Amino acid sequence: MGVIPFLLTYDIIIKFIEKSSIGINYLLIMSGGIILSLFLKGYLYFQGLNASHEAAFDTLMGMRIKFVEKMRKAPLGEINAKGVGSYKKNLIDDIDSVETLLAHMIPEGIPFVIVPILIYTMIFVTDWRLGLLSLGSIPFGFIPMMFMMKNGTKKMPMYYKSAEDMNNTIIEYINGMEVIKIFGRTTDSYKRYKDSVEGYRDFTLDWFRESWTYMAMYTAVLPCTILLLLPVELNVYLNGTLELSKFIFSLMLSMSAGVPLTRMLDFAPTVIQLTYKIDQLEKTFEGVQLKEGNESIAIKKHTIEFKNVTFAYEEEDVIKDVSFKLRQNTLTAIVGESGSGKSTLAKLLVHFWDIQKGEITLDGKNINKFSVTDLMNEISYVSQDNFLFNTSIMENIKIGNPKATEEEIKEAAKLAQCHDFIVEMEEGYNTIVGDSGDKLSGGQKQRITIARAILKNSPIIIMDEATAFTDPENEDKIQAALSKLIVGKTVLVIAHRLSTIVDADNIIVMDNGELIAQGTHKELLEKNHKYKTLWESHMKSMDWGIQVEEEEYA
Ligand SMILES: Nc1ncnc2c1ncn2[C@@H]1O[C@H](COP(=O)(O)OP(=O)(O)OP(=O)(O)O)[C@@H](O)[C@H]1O
Repeated sequence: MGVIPFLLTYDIIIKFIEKSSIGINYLLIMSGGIILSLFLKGYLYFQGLNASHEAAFDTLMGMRIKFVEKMRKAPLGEINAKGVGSYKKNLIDDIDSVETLLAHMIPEGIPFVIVPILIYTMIFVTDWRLGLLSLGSIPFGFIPMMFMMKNGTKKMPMYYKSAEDMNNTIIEYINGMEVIKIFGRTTDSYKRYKDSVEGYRDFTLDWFRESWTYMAMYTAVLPCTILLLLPVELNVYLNGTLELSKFIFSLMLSMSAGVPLTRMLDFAPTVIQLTYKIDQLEKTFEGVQLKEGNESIAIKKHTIEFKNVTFAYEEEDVIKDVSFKLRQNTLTAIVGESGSGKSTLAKLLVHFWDIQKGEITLDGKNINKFSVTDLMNEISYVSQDNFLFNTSIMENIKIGNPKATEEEIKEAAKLAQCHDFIVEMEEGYNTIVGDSGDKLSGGQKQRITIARAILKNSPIIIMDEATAFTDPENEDKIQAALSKLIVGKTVLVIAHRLSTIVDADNIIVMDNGELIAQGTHKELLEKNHKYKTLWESHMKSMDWGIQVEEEEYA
């Protein structure tokens, strides 16, 4: 459509030159034709853009959904290792840039490829010598372009890495603001932040500086399609071997090719960039996935067994050939020094990672056979740092059971000892908890996560016992909430305070990733030195706590 005005104008000029009789009707039709073709060009462009944007945004939505689904199936370690900044870049920036490809490059880029091809074909058909001459500027434009693309392909991974590092540093800086202020580390943390931002700026500017020379060369040379054509053509015309009509026709066509040709090449760097980004996105899509089944398996008995389980986050094994059983409706506790592997055992049971050796079974079936969703329907995991979303308290508790009624939610909150403080708040259950729940105290947050677990009412409970909120009032309330949660369930407690698990049906003692003993509190006190030492030091710390309290009140 873009070439038609040129063709019609050419026809008018030729008629003038040939002094053919030109009627007003002819001029009106031609002018109408030019206006109509310009209008149609705009209309079709608009329609094309509209359709391509609809398709593009549907695709972006699909990619974002697929990305998060893949993330949900990835081992937690993979996600943590990549960093939030990197995911933000993938999920927001990279996927957004695919919009440029789909919504702009395809509808805008295709005419920029087709129009020059069409134009040059017409010039060749008119006179092959003119066709060759009109291509004269292309090699001069393509050579700097090739250099720029070669350099771009080399620099792209470094640019990508630099942007990812910067994103991660910015997010870490913002997340760590509290610690930075408390410890007065504003200068060094800011320096790290500034270095990464400056590093990104310097890298990008250096790259652009290198590219600008090439860009200036090809954008200046390429549109000069008449560079060789005009002088030679003029000469041929003056020699009388070229008709005037062909002279004007080829000149007009050649001039109309300049703009689409330059625009076509303008897309070339974007194509490299996008190819790289799509490649990276595909790699993330294909990243390590947890082994999981996809059929629903009926679970009759909530008995769990760790059979010779060995696991390493990285190189070194942190769980070494561990075997134990959690019988249905019993309470099993895991104790051990810090770093002995207690939390890791809990995380393996909820299938945050795949194990390297051995197997973990639920009702006699390897947990790999269940989908993560089915497995998590059976388990409530109350960890020390359960996350609260920046929404109302009601919504945060409801995560435990999206079908629960308001009454059921309040009932769970009462059992979790949080109803009273919630109703005292101005907005009650509609109070927005802030980013990660930061408008609530640590103890309040924890009780809300217990309410969530009570509402979920799953047959297996894993509790990573809190150590952080141990002021007596909170501790009593949390213990009361927990005792309501575990009634009639298969329970695994990661115990930091041994006094809370003396009645456990089975206590597992971990030491440096190994299970060194198991039994009841009484049995272990008699037969296991490590447990005895842990118990004694716990008792001492309790005495010390009481002593401090007494001194405070003396
Ligand atoms: N995400 C991780 N990546 C790499 N190593 C980890 C990771 N999480 C834990 N570890 C290592 O695994 C080992 C066991 O850690 P784990 O958190 O299971 O111990 P724990 O007994 O629960 O400790 P604590 O009582 O202090 O919570 C430790 O050496 C720890 O450094």
